[in-house]
Amino acid sequence: MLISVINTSKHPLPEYQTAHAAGMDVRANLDEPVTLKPLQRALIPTGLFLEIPVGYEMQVRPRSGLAYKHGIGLVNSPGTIDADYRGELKVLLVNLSDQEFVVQDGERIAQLVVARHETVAWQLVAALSDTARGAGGYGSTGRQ
Ligand SMILES: O=c1ccn([C@H]2C[C@H](O)[C@@H](COP(=O)(O)OP(=O)(O)OP(=O)(O)O)O2)c(=O)[nH]1
Ligand SMILES: [Mg+2]
Repeated sequence: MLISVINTSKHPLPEYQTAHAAGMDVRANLDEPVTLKPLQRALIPTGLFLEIPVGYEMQVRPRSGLAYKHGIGLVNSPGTIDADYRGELKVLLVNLSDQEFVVQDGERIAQLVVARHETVAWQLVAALSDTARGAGGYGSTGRQ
């Protein structure tokens, strides 16, 4: 699909790293590096402004390598970019490790996945259909 984008960053547009990747890696666009102390969070700019087609959303997801090696995640994982949003795409990083982490300009900090979504209209009812699960949840089927 085609997505209109304005790139005010110094960096290339988000890219798929392999032929059938679901996510495009997105880069930080920074004047200077950002240091995240343990448990600190920061809204990292990308310099990108998008126009996602109506009926689609963009999810901002963590990169597993940064998560595993450095404890870097997204506070709001997955972030949701709405089709009607015209502001700058930003990435809400959090440092869940016990070491400082420095985000460098141009670093691939997260990945973007585009997905279709439905738009719901509520139908108010007095009762719902019966199922075997019923209200069971939160481990109701056991661990193994
Ligand atoms: O990781 C994110 C999450 C959101 N956004 C932008 C796009 C999105 O369309 C808008 C609003 O996001 P969301 O609905 O998650 O935030 P909110 O706290 O509900 O704010 P609002 O009241 O503006 O909807 O912020 C980002 O740039 N990055
Ligand atoms: Mg919102």
